[in-house]
Amino acid sequence: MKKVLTIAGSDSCGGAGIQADLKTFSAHLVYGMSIITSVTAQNTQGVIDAYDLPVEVIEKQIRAIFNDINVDAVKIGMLSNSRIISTVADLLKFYRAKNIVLDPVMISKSGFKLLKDDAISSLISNLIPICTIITPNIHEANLIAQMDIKNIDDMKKACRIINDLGARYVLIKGGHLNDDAIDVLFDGKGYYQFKGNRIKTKNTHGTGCTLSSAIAANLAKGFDIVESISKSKNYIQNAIENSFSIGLGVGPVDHFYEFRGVEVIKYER
Ligand SMILES: Nc1ncnc2c1ncn2[C@@H]1O[C@H](COP(=O)(O)OP(=O)(O)O)[C@@H](O)[C@H]1O
Ligand SMILES: Cc1ncc(COP(=O)(O)O)c(N)n1
Repeated sequence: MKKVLTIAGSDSCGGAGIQADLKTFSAHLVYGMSIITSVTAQNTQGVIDAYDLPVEVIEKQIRAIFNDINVDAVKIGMLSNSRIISTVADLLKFYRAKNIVLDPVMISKSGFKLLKDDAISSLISNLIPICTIITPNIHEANLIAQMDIKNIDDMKKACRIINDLGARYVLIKGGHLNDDAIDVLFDGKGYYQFKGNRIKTKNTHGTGCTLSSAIAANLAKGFDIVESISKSKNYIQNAIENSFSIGLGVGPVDHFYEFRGVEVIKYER
């Protein structure tokens, strides 16, 4: 059984963060583990507040896992401040963690800052050089590459800039542009486009968390980067197509669409 670790924030309503990551790992039939960095109080209407765990507690969780278990892939989500970022980066380096998928979470869909403004430079200098792949959305790519991305050509330019900052592979997600949901990968040499049909729904809570966790799960299973993204893009496309409402605001995607519709064994008496 492949073992995949998420280092991220808890989302009380279960659509994003640690909860989305663990659901995604389960749906990919890998064994999921979690390091909680922050506890958010949030629902489908927004994030009410976020409480960061002390770095000592985060460090103890990471040491507990790596001192005992051989981790096949790591997904990094919400790390809210520069002390947490440097602690996580130092420990992942120390334990020579492999297959690191960095989702540089900055602002929730509802507009709450999940990363302090002054921590962006720490994310760039500490985490980007050690990750296997970084998966920013348009807004995050704009801040990291200092651009104003409007189209696919701009996405390509930003990919190259972020690759120069030290990320081996860069996947910029096009979920926040208009038209099709096209994600662009730069592998240091060339570009790949992963095209999804834009689905008209408000229920996209946790799409970025889910995509990055799926990529980590697929890398752990031994697929190469292009195959891992391609499978994960299919997964998120179906998950969004089957998304649903659970409250008044932005609902979650369906992690387990593949498991539904399976005939229950009938019996006769
Ligand atoms: N309405 C949509 N229809 C189809 N795919 C979407 C839609 N919104 C986002 N996606 C896809 O979901 C994934 C997550 O992207 P995005 O929503 O941009 O990330 P984030 O949650 O980090 O803001 C990407 O593969 C993106 O293309
Ligand atoms: C703990 C946590 N991590 C990540 C997100 C981003 O997800 P979204 O962009 O869908 O709000 C979130 N809302 N909460």
